[in-house]
Amino acid sequence: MTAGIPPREDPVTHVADLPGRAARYAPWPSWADPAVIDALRDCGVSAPWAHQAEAASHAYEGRHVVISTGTASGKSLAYQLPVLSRLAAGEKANALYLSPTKALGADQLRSVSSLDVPGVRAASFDGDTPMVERDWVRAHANWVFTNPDMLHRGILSQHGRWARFFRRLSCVVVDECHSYRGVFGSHVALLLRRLRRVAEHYGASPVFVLASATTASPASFASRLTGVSCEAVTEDASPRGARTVALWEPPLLEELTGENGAPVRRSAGAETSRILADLVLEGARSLAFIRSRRGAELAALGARRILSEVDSALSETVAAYRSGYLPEERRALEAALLSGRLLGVATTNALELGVDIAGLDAVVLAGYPGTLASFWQQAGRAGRSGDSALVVFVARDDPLDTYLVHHPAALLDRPVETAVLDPANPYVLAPQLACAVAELPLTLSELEVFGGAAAQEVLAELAEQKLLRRRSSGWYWTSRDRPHAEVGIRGTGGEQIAVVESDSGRMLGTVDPGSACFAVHPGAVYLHQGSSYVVDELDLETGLAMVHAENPDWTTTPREIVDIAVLSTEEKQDFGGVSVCLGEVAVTSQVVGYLRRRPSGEVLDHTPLDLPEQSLRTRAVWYTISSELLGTDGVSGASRAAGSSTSGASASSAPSGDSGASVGSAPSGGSDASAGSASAGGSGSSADGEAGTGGHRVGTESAGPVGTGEETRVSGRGSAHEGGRTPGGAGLVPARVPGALHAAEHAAIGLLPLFATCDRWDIGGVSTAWHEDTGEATVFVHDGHPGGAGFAERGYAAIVPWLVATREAIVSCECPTGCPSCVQSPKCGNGNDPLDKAGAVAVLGTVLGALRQHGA
Ligand SMILES: Nc1ncnc2c1ncn2[C@@H]1O[C@H](COP(=O)(O)OP(=O)(O)OP(=O)(O)O)[C@@H](O)[C@H]1O
Repeated sequence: MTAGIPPREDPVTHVADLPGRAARYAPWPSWADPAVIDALRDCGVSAPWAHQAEAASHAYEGRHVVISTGTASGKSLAYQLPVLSRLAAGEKANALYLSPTKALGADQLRSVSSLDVPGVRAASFDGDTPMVERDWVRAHANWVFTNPDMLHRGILSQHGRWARFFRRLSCVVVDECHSYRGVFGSHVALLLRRLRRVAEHYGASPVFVLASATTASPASFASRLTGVSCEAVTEDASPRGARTVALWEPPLLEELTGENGAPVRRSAGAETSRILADLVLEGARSLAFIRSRRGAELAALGARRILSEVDSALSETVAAYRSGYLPEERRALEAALLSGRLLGVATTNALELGVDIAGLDAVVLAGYPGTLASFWQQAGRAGRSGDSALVVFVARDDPLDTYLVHHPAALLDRPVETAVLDPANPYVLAPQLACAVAELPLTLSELEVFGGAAAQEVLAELAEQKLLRRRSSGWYWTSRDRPHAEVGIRGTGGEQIAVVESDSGRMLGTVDPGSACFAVHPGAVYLHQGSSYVVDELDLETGLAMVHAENPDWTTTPREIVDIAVLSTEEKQDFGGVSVCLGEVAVTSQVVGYLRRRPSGEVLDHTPLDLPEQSLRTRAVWYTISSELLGTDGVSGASRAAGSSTSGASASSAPSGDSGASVGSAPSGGSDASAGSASAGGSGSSADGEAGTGGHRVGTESAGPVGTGEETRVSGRGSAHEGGRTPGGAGLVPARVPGALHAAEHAAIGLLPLFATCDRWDIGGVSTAWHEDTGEATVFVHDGHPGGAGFAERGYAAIVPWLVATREAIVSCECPTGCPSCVQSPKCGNGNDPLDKAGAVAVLGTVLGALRQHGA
């Protein structure tokens, strides 16, 4: 694959061989119903693998369990066997299956139905279920397949109509539970508590069976998600072929420069097309994962173009795949790949969940998928017993990807992260408690289930708003209206902004109000299901963004001005001139214009916009550095003067979507769907807010091996600024401080997803050479969702490994003065200016020095 690439451009940074493994079987459990065993045998399952039998027995015997094993390790059997066995035996034991996407639910329903076990009446109940069928499902189904959105709006909200089903509810299956993270995860955690409460009301006490990709501490995550204590089954006994993993960094292009003259690498998408074409030429059945829908289409197109030059018939063996495809289309595609009629498929993460494709010859990942769980889930599609398979990870122009290809241990040897969620977030708790009280009066004794004191506080506020009433026996809903319809469980946004196509009047999707100004501002390119639209008008009053179909060869990046104020400091640690804090902040942002860029990064123009200010109350982690440590103490025009005259900060800001990430809550269908959020930039501060896509997670415990802390020298010509140094500390002259902090902040935002199971879209940042609330140079990284989703906490807990990785990511990049692989942000509202790469390394070195010296 590297044939034809000049040695000086060798893109392969690391190669690792992962050994294969033989299957370990267990006998069928004695309780398993013979009809179910026969049906499974007919499908090629001669005996369960050991982990399947173990998990299934936990569930059958009434112990809540999470099975957390690799891709295609047969997790479905762990819940199918106990549920089907009870139903086949004629027990009145209803089951509820929940999946994060409708498509996955449909796949699982088909798989259960195809077993054709007598006594099983399985049916789906989601947004697509026709009204006439809904009554039948409520009256007769004994296994209902649904998703959290429908459970919230269509089942719990009218549980009286489901009394028959709830009375017999004996098992709740939560599939792909690792995807319940951040704000969505926090909602689902409370939703599951509501489900338990309603089931108890009807006298049922169902067992929870959770299936998860491999994650660290699955038992504690599952327990946090469900609110009940769960056993974990993690020893994977399924067979696996040997794999070779290659890490690949596209070379810098000599002929092209990006923003502010920065060097640009060949794009991960173009590189992936080439690799995919090479694999197809070798006859290897291959899957390439691309992060955006458009990227997937383009990668397939690119590979086809390359192949058509060799043999036009070969180009027909490559296709694209993304969400929005019908189940039949998915099945046809799976069959074509398995038969070899298709050799290469470029896909979004829509093929990550719920597809029965395994044993491929090669998998290419264009860019880090956001979490290790997803990385291994995608990589796990490769590996045939007998033959060795190939996994190629192609780095995108991004600090996290750069870090990973230069620190293979962080990718290959690290325990998979735990998903982060925070069911105590008041912005999530309030609407969820309102729904809970509307479903059934809430008694004092039930308070603990919803977070105890935190819940009590929220209930008092709801009572003040006259939404509910407190009586001696508990809390009662007072309104005749149900709150459910108003509560979107994929964000914290309140009334969503509808994105509507002007010509047809068709609603394409919705966007969180907090992110509307930068996701669907006038002129913005909006992507939906692989099609591209341009926004004509955004009306925040009526909640409408009007768009028309257009496929321009540029993307848009909003510019924002952002201010951040500290509302409360909850944690603070001092490390001699450096403080690290965690607390609540108010972020005020205003989109003031947008840039149009070509895919190469070239900026076409800047258009000003007049949009209202948005405010976001959320949680942040921040560190401050004294002027003494920065080296600006006593230097004339010290840091206080280095920023702008308004809030004494540096200049730059802002979030926006990169070309691929569609912002806005997506229908519950697509697994490459996204959910919106708010974010920030900075009035006179450097700020980078980024809005939510449906992303991913970590934990300090799993962060150990990352960032060795060994000193690495700034490579390339990082000493370009040497003239601007003063002796002592970071040794920066005041003029360099804003750019140094801004660059350090960009890279820190890029690296937090390694520790906090978030996407960089879920967080924002602000840096300033002097902040009025801290009185010092400060770098803030904040959650992008109201009330926070636990990401700032993770950053605070992992401050040392996080900043070590941040520094190493910058140092690992060979560019001279900063590029998208290290300190430039694609979403910077201030055009990535000022940025001081060498200054950032000096600042981070100084901060880490202080942290270590004072025992962090
Ligand atoms: N004990 C077994 N012996 C042989 N094949 C099995 C066994 N258990 C499951 N399979 C097969 O393995 C494949 C993957 O199973 P399944 O989809 O349940 O895995 P999974 O772990 O849920 O996958 P994913 O990682 O995609 O969520 C299916 O084709 C299934 O029939």
